[in-house]
Amino acid sequence: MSQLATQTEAPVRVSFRDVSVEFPTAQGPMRVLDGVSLDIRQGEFVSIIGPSGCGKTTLMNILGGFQQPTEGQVLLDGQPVRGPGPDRGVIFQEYGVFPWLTVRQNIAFGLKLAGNKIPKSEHQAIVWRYMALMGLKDFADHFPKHLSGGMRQRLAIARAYAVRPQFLLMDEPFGALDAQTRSAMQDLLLEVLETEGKTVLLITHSVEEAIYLSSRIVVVTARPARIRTVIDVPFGYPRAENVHADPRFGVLRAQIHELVMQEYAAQARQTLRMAD
Ligand SMILES: Nc1ncnc2c1ncn2[C@@H]1O[C@H](COP(=O)(O)OP(=O)(O)OP(=O)(O)O)[C@@H](O)[C@H]1O
Repeated sequence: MSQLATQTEAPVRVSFRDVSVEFPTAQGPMRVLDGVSLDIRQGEFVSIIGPSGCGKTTLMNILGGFQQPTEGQVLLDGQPVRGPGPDRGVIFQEYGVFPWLTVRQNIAFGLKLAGNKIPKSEHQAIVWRYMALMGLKDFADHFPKHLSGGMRQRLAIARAYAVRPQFLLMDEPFGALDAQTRSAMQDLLLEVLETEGKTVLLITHSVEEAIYLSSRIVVVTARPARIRTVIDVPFGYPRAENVHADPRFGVLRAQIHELVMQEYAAQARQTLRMAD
C-alpha cells in the first residue's frame, strides 16, 4: 500500500491552533499571520500557496521551531514545538548548504548530528545514494562555490532527504531550478515519499506543482495570512505525470489560480498603500 495517505483516520501529527504572529516595525506591530488553524495528518502532503510576503515562511518557521507564535500554538504529536529537531528536515528557499564543506561532507553532516538515529555503518551508503539521486556523484569532493545554483539547491535537498526526517518542511525548494530539473525533482520527491513515508508541508508559488504533489492545498490570503480555503486534491498515490492530462487537473488549476490571483492582487494593493 502507498506510504502516502490521505485517510481521515491517520493520526494528526501537526496542529496549528489559532496561530498569529506580529513583528515589531518602525510603524508599529505588523501582523503577518492571523488565527491560522490547520491539522496535518500522518502521511499527508500539504501545500501552502499565497502571495509573496504574506507570511508563508513564517508559518513554516514556527513548525520548524525557528520562530515562536505571538498567539496560539503549534503542536507536534500533541506537544508544543519548542525548537528545531532532526525529526523535521527543512529546505529553505536560499541554498541551505555549508560553503566550507564539500558535497559529500555536506550530505554527511546531518547524519553525524546527535539525535539522529541512523547507524554510522550506513552513512557512506546513504551519502552515495543521495549524491547519485541528485546527479552530484561526479562532484563529491567539490565545494558549493564550484557548483551551479541548481546544483547547490539539489545538494540542499539531498542533505534534507539523507537524514530521513519524519517531516519535510520545504519552502519553494524547486523555485530556482530550470523546468526540466524541477520536474525531475518533483518526481524524485514523490518517489522518496513512496518509499520512506513522510508528512510534508510545502510552500510553493506554482499551482501546478501544488496539484501534482499534494493531497491538500491551503490557499492563504494577502498579509496577514489567514486560511482562505483548503482544497482536497482528488488524485491518489503513487502519482504519475499523466495526472496533468486528467480533466480534473485543469479544472482545479483554474479554480485555484483564480483564488490565488485575487490574493496576489490584494497583496499588491497593500504594498502600494504602504509605499504611499
Ligand atoms: N523576523 C522578522 N522581523 C520582521 N519582519 C519579518 C520577519 N520575518 C518576516 N518578516 C516580514 O513578514 C512578512 C511575511 O514574511 P514571510 O517570509 O513569512 O512571507 P512569505 O509569504 O514567505 O513570502 P515569499 O513568498 O516572498 O517568500 C514580510 O513582510 C517580511 O518582511
